[in-house]
Formats: sequence, C-alpha cells, structure tokens
Amino acid sequence: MTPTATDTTSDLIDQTNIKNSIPIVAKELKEFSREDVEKHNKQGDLWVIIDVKMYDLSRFASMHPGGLAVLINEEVAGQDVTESFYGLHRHEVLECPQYAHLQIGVLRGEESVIHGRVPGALSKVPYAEPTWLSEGFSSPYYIEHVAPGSALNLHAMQMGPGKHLKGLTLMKGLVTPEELIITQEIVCCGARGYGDGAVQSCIWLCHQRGCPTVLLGGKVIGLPPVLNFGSPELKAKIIPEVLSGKKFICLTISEAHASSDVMGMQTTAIKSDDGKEWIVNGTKKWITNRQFTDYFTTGCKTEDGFTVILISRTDGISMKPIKISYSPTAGTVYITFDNVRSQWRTRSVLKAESYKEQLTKLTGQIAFLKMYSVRSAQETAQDTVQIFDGRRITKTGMGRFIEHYHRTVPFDALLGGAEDVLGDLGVRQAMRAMPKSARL
Ligand code: HEM
Repeated sequence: MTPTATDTTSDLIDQTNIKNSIPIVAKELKEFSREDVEKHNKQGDLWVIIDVKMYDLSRFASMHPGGLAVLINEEVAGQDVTESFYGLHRHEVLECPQYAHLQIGVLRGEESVIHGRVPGALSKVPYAEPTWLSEGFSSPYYIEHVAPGSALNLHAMQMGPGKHLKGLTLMKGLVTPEELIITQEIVCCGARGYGDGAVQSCIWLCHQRGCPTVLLGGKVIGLPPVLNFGSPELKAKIIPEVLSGKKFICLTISEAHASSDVMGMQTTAIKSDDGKEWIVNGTKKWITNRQFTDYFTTGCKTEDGFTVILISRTDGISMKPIKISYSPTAGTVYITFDNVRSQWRTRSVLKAESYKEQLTKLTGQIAFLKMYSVRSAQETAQDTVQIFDGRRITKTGMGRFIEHYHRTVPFDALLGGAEDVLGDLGVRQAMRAMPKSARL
C-alpha cells in the first residue's frame, strides 16, 4: 500500500519546505515498477520499497542490525515495507551515509510523501509545535524576525528584557529591547546537556573561530546576581564582557553538604587582614560549565550570614569533572576553592530594599510554578511508558529521544531548588500572610 500523509509514523514536512534540502542520495537513480521489485525476493537478491524509494539489501541483509530473518520474510523481500520499516526505525536511519547508498532507484510515476526534518522547517504533526508557530493560529506576543548571519547581541537578549539591554542594538535593529526573547528552540535538539552547559563549550569553540553562536550556558543563572545586586564598578566590568560572549560565568551555590538548603553551605569567606579582599575556602558540587568559566558567582558563609562573592578565575581553584547520567557536555564539576581571593562582593540580597516586595509577593508563587511545571513534565514522561512501550528504555533507535527525556526529567525536581523545599516555602509564605480572620 502506498503511504499517505496520515498513515505513517514519520514526521511529514510541507513539500515547499524541502525544495532546497540536500538530496539524500546524490547518485543517479533508475526508475522501476513495483513488479520489477517483486522479482528480487530472496536472500542474495533482495530489494524493498520504502516510500517510493528502492533499496537493494542483497549484501546488507546479513549485516542488518535487526537480523537477516526479518528481511527474508515473504512479507518483506520484494515488497513495499514502508509501514513496517517506520514502525521499527527512525527516518534518520535512511539518511545515514552508510545506509543511504543502499537506495538504487525510485518508483516510476510515484511521488515521495515522506521526508526527514529540514532544519528550521515546522512540523505538520498535530501538537508538535507551539500554537503561535502553527498554521491557523496567531499570537499578539509572537513576532517573527528572520535575521540570517546577524545574530548580534543574542547573549544579552537571552537574559530577557531589562536594563542590561539599554543602548544595545539587537539583531541589527530588528528587535527592540522591550520585546521578550525566548530560547525555546534550544530544547528542540532533545539533548539537555547541550542546553544546560555544553552550549558553553560550543560558544567557546565558535568564539575561537570568530562565529558568534549563542545559546544558554551558565550565564542565565550566574549573571543575574551581578545584574541585580552588583556594585556599579562590578557591573561596568563584568556585564559587557559576559553579554558580548567574551567571558563566561557560572553559578556556584550547591555543595555536597547543601543543595536546596542553601543556608547549610560550608564554604566560607573571611576578610583579609587589610580588609580589602575576601578569602574563600570550601567546595562546590554539581556546577555546570567546567573549564570555560571565567567568573564564579559563589555563595559563601560570612560572619554576617550569607554573601554572594564573585570570584575571577585564579590560582587556588581546582575543578574535577563529575560523571552525570545525561551528558558530559553539561560540563558538571566539583570545585575546590583553596584560599582564593576576591574583591567583589555583591550586595546582600536579603537586605536590598528594592527586592523585598519581590521576595514577599513572588517567591511563593514562583516556587509553586516551578513545582507545577516539573510535575507536569514528569506526568508526561510517565505517559510515554504507555505510548512507547519498551522503547522508553532503549537509548538508540526509536527510543532515543524519549529515553533521554525520561531519564533526565527527574532532575528537574532538584535543579534550581528541590520541589519539596520550594513547596514548603510557598506554603510557609502563604501561612505567614494569612489574615487572622480567614475561616472556611
Ligand atoms: C534500508 C533498509 C534498512 C536499513 C538501513 C535498516 C537498518 C537498521 C538499523 C540501523 C537498525 C538498528 C536500530 C536503529 O538504529 O533504528 C535496525 C533494526 C531493525 N530492523 Fe532494520 N533496516 C532496514 C530495513 C528493515 C526492514 C525492511 C525490516 C523489517 C520489516 C527491518 C527490521 C528491523 C528490526 C526488527 C530491527 C530491530 C528493531 C529494534 O531493536 O527495536 N529493517 N535496522
């Protein structure tokens, strides 16, 4: 049966999107009829049809990762196997150079209906794209800007709208500082180490090659304390360097002794004898970004409580990679600060007047929002067990992305604050603000 747009598991792309895509096979292809193919139906002389393409599996069959037996089956050899093929393989298998060359021809007079994803093209699969990108939907909040080769000031835009964008020309003037920029597409690659930190190495590599690639990295968590609470001198030095992508920054808060329980940390900072510097001693764990970092936004215990100190890369800092269960590209490390000196303290967050309203009004809400988002993501992951069956646990082939998602989603309950701690915080804040007169 010839597949249609609705009866295949592969992702279908509008024909207009693929016109300029690179052909899977460059060699000249012969045309055959279905009857021609049917004659090649045994071991040693075995052809199949997938979509409208003919594959000669005569020699490959004995090397097939799924075994020879499945191919010499009478429902496979010499037949149109489109449906069964896509039930067992991802489309990308056919795009691998070592398999693409198995294609020897196409079906005479028939149009191809199955295509791989083209970078930048939108999927037609229902619910695959956010509504503001889907045909027939629109959003007053979404404006499309296409700016090839002019990815200017993207580092700064990723920090969201705010004072740090003042005076900057964004994407050669296409975007105004008031517009909200989101980084949604970064997660589409389905490899979260990349989004968490590898991006930092990617930025570094691209930077070396003079290519201004920008993605997330530790900047989005390491820079806000400087943006919000840094002294004017500190801001003037650090922010331009980081936002221009010349220097990298990471957040170093969690320790083996304390993660969500920030106040339990044991890293200390004491004043030097002349009072001009802080001397930091201690260890930090699960820190994203590895060797690319130039600045460490570091939580320390000081005699007046909890202080955030910005440490420049210097002697006395050693880093050891930690093997984590998703990807070494996140650059997760264990850091030791051994008599490391810094002059840069940021203001006390808890004492900053301008911050008090946010603390009382937003902290609880944000804590619950984070908890709710993670619970929803975990529920979705749980549903995949039913939909993907055993593939949910296979790291390659059909299960590749879903296994990765399922394996890594539990960490979200911890990252940026464990959900039980956040839930507790939200409830405590509500209880504190509860009017005495409130009754059911
Ligand atoms: C161009 C033709 C084909 C190529 C290049 C190919 C390649 C592969 C590869 C690379 C795998 C390993 C899993 C993965 O990476 O997805 C695989 C597995 C498999 N293939 Fe094929 N294959 C072809 C055709 C077929 C056909 C026609 C059938 C039967 C209808 C078949 C049945 C299987 C099975 C049963 C597995 C094991 C799946 C699993 O472990 O879940 N293959 N094949």
